Amino acid sequence: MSPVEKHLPFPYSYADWKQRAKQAIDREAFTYVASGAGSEQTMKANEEAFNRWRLLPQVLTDVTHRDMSVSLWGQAMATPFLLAPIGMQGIVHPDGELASARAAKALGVPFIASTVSTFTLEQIASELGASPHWFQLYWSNDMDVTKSLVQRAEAAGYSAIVITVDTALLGWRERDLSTGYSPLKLGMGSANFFHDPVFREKLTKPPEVDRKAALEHLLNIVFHPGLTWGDLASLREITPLPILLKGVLHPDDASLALDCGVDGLIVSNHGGRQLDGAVAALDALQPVCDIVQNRIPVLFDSGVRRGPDVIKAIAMGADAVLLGRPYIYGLAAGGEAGVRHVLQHLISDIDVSLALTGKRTIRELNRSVIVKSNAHDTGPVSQPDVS
Ligand SMILES: Cc1cc2nc3c(=O)[nH]c(=O)nc-3n(C[C@H](O)[C@H](O)[C@H](O)COP(=O)(O)O)c2cc1C
Ligand SMILES: O=C(O)C(=O)c1ccccc1
Repeated sequence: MSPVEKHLPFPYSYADWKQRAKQAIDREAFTYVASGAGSEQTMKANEEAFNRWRLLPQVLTDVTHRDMSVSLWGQAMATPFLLAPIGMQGIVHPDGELASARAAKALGVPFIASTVSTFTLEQIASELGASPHWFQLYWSNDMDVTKSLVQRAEAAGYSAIVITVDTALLGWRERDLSTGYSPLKLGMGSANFFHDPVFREKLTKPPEVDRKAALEHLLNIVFHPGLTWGDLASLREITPLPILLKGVLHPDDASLALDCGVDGLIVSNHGGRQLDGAVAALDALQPVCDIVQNRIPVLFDSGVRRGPDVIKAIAMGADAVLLGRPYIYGLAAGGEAGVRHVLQHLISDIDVSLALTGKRTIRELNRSVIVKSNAHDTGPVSQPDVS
């Protein structure tokens, strides 16, 4: 970043934040965040899908007093969006998740900590204090480690467990394969494991003595391609916390999830980073909501960039959404202050968009405020490609 850019005010548009992030950090780290799987069709489709739907506002409804709060299982949330679990944030800023968590707390935005965070879940929780926070679990193929992570999360005050189910294996990310950059292999996501007493017991030497062997063990256990619906019951026995599944797209999976008694779903394709060619997440949302019929909360992520995107996803049936890459670009460009600006802008944009849709509360949003646009009317998503 040039000295001049350093003193520029923070930007507003997603494209400008992305550009600022690109200038601020190493090329490999930026590429890791920005890239998707394969041809990146699905990643692009996520944003394009929002452009195929338009809001149909109503006027003269008195929107003087507005409220964007939502409530999930009786847990109140100040905003209709949470910060998505994003691992290894230390690759874009030295303060990583601690900076994001401080910004989230300052604005009352719930934070979802990743299993593969740069700082431990306890360190992140202590930044958050009483501000709402959930823990995202990569269900390890070592059940003792999985159990230990969940128990630690509960002890640290996390109020829900998000099991990510779209990562049986890591996606085929061609741009990362080309640069050869793998922050997981470098140990950027090892804090929760290296700190874990159960994980440590299974090593012949502690990570401080033999880091290479500890990392190798981590890579062997972090994913669990053998996981099935039948395994979910065993987690239910471990924790009384609400359990959400993140990465559900198929309506049949929504039915299976209901049968298994999960407490919430997150419709997501992992920001197009897992299965290239998968449907745009937004196109999967309504079919899932139609199956769920409000029996459990349905959340949504992948492609949320602006206030109207939040309004559209909620109008389609989501109870709340998760914000992903936008806040990471804020973190890369400006640390805690960068994230705070991104969140503040999104909050203001949601507020304005809600009012201009003719609604006062998130609860009033429904399918009557969205229409599918004509195909010829869509055009490209207006974002310069800075990747
Ligand atoms: C750099 C990066 C790291 C991620 N790490 C995780 C993770 O550790 N756990 C997880 O469940 N999802 C992870 N995700 C996926 C996000 O939670 C979310 O689904 C995705 O960012 C949504 O897409 P969007 O950012 O394009 O809106 C990651 C995404 C990115 C960009
Ligand atoms: O980068 C990701 O998308 C991600 O979710 C992840 C999770 C674990 C290890 C490496 C990457």
